[in-house]
Amino acid sequence: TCIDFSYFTPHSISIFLVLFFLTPQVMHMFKGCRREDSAPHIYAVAQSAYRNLLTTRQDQSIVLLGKSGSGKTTNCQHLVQYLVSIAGSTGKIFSAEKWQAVYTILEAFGNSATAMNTNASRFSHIVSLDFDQAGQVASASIQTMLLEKLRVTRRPEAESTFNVFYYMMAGADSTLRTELHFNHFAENSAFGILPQSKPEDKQRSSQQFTKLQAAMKVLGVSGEEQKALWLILGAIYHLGAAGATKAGRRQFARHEWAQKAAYLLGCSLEELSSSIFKHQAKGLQHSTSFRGGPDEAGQGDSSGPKVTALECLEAMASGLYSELFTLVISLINRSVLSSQHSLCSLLIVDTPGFQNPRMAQRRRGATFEELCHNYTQERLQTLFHERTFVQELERYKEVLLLKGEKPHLFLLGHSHGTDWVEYDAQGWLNHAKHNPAAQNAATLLQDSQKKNISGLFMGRAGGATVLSGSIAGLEGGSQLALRRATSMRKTFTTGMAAVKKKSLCIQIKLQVDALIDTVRRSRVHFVHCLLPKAEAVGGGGEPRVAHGESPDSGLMTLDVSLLRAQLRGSKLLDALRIYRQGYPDHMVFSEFRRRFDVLVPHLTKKHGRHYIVTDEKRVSRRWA
Ligand SMILES: Nc1ncnc2c1ncn2[C@@H]1O[C@H](COP(=O)(O)OP(=O)(O)OP(=O)(O)O)[C@@H](O)[C@H]1O
Repeated sequence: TCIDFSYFTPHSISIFLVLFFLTPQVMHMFKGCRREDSAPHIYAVAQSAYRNLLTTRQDQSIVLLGKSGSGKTTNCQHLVQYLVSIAGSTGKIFSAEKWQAVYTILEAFGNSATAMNTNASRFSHIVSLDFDQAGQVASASIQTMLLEKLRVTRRPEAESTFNVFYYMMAGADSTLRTELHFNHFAENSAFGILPQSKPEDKQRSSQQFTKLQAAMKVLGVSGEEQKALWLILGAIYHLGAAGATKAGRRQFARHEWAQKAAYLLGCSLEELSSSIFKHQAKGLQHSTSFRGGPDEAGQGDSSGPKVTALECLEAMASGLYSELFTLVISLINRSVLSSQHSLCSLLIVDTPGFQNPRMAQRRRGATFEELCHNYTQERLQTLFHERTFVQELERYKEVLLLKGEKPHLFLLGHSHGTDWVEYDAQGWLNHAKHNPAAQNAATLLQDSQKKNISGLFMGRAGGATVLSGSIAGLEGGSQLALRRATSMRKTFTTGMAAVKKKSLCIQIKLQVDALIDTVRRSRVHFVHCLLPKAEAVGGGGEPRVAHGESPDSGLMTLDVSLLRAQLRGSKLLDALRIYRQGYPDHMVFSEFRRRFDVLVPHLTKKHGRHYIVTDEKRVSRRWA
């Protein structure tokens, strides 16, 4: 259930508050805030953004904000489905089935079970719908960023890796199983990637694998291309089973599993081993040139802390996954992009929700990845405030940072100090370590002896390498998509960015800058999703991959203080007050004229629609 506040907005922002279940308590909080005759719904945001796009011909964006599990991705899907169905598409290229397939694929490769959401998005993305002169969807594209690629190898206790691994382990048919050497699984995995044990989970994952394969077919991903994806995923699994030595020479702990990984990737065991553990491999010449002298073979960057064998292995696995994810996004874009001319775009922005382990009753410090997602949410929140309370900006620039009680712990006051998160900074220095194994992943895939793997990755070498693995989906063909991509590329390649691109922290900062930059140049509509109650999902046991469970609405109890805290943190009530005291709406003269000149047909007839006047204000007054 939703409440539409757009009637109270001035010019550029519609705030939309989405509540899972509207109860008398919540209604009481908003008494007098909504018009009785409006039927609130997420579609109203889509409609308002679409109407604005048609009347002003200006890019629009809808940004979804909220805690993890509050319903952002679900609403994103509703928005896209609704827009595509009301606007129609040039030549009917976009069916609801096609978009369903896109989301099935994104969910498989980009989601996993966390403490707060059994199917949480672990990447940020922007869906761009590009509209033509007639207001129909002419083309579309997806850009993804901030993929939590390290999750492939490491994650908090009782959380899972990306869904697709479980889907594939449970759902591969006997031919694929044999091809992937999945007939028996290893007892241990350095990455903790193990098959699910509960039969009901296995069955659900197996069904999801069938659904995923069908979705790929809908988007025109060929059988050979699909096989390449399974081979790479299989190889990552086997790398985990192979493990790495804890001391002595850096190498695999169990060579028989490493051999399987090499076979699936289409390279020799020696090639794989040296890409992972020895850092003088091809493709790194430019990075080694920053150092004073020749690098010692196999010892990595002598200037930084020594990289362990396990860290090398992890970097290769997450590098491979990142390349794979980029490829998946390109395959999706291949199916939704068209060369049709488009006039303006509507962007829908979905990022992983704000998360605090304490809220899910976890007694651990928040991770670096959680900080990255919370940082993105904060930046988007700041954009909301900037657009809403320009004159109060200075107040929001304060950084709320406190030292924790124990070493390595520190507290950050998110949402204007209403939500304090305690971070555990232990091991974070590793993120600044130079670990070339990740970059070697691309070279390894390009050099694969397996034609279907090398063929897919070869074409992508060259121009986009700066962005490879950080932002996927920039190879857009439509003019607008290209314009945006160019601006993003500029953000990434200018100044210090190009030099420092190896640092994970700088990469995160730049990716969020690029995300904000893209949204900032359009008219933004914000969607605030609220979590109705905080409770741990998954129960701390084995991670569940189930999703789509909706709580029994009859028994649902709301955590009113949690709701209030979220409202306070997002400053929604302040936003409402400011809208109610100011003007409800405004428009510039040129827009006013464009919209209403139909009412003075004799003038339009005399001068034509494109008649240029020097003083729009005088003309409008004459009409009045
Ligand atoms: N309006 C709703 N009513 C009931 N359940 C809902 C509603 N919207 C979403 N859900 C359910 O809540 C769960 C979380 O939703 P979703 O994954 O969309 O959240 P999210 O905000 O995108 O989370 P994250 O930030 O972790 O990716 C899903 O199981 C979804 O089916």
